[in-house]
Amino acid sequence: MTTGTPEDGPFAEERSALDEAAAVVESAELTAEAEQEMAVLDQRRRILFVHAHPDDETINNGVTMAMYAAANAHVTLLTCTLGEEGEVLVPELEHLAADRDDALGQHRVGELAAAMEALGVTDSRFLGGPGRFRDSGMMGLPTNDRPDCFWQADLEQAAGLVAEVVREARPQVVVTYDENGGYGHPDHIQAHRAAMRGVELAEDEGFTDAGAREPWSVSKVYWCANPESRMREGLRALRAAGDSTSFEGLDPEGPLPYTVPDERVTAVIDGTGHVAAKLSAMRAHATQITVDGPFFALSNNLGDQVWALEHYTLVRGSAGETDPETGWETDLFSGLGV
Ligand SMILES: CC(=O)N[C@H]1[C@@H](O[C@@H]2[C@H](O)[C@H](O)[C@@H](O)[C@H](O)[C@H]2O)O[C@H](CO)[C@@H](O)[C@@H]1O
Ligand SMILES: [Zn+2]
Repeated sequence: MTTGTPEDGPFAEERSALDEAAAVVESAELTAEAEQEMAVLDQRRRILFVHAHPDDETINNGVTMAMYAAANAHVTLLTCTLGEEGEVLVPELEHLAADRDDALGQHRVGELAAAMEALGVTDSRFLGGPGRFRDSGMMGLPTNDRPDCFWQADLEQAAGLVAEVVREARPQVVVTYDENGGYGHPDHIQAHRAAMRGVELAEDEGFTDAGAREPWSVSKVYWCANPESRMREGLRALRAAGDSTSFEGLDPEGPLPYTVPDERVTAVIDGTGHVAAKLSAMRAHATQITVDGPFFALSNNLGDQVWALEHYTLVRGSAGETDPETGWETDLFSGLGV
């Protein structure tokens, strides 16, 4: 007795073959569509920033992130800790501190989300997931010895987690700190190490990540760089304007921490037009940054001069087009053809 279903009717075999052929064609069309989408994605600019705590991204790269996000690049932020050991500049939030409620980390997750909103960045992740690695505290403190802190992390394991993000986000450009972490904070030094090793692992065919993603080779890596001459000029302007409290103890004519010799700078991003976004993102990090002090008041008067320029050192890949006057690149994707 026939069931009336196509399998039993006349030409059943032919119908079945046609159905299979149609499925193959449909699958081929879907593959072609996916390949087309991938081809479009491959042409899109993608940049990854690897930082230690919530607020570092805005302080070091606020206008860079805002500028590229506004230009439709895919901007990914990878933050290695939640900043649990930070100070609390907002009196009514002092109870969050590590030695009280120990709830600052969770609060800073919210601050970071607000800062990303201000910068227009939609892809913000924590290394190994929120809370995987704890803020180690300033160099030399007992918190550096906590087994769960980032400074005590197994570097190869942390780098493997960075490599997973690199393989997934497939950035042409990666930005992190120099070997001193900018100013010697243990989490900054460890973020530098994990980022640099993670870039190596991401392209290593012998490295198998948890998601078995395809290897990805990052074209250019930059370190954040704060040129000494710019810090000195800024300090002179502050002291001349009567601000003796900002950067307390720093002599404009003396040694300047947080800076690199000018000759180490190879690129500058002029984020004029995105300064308001950077200051708004700074305000979002309210427990860490006070933006109503004399320094910011002065910078508001100096306008873009203070906040619009962010400097970098190219440490992997070749420089593209450079400004004939400075010899610096003015676009981190320069020379990549994207
Ligand atoms: C910009 C940055 O990396 N901030 C870190 C840093 O914060 C400093 C720390 O709280 C110090 O005690 C203060 O005197 C100094 O003013 C702060 O900049 O270290 C914190 C603890 O590891 C960290 O949470 C914060 O993000
Ligand atoms: Zn930091």
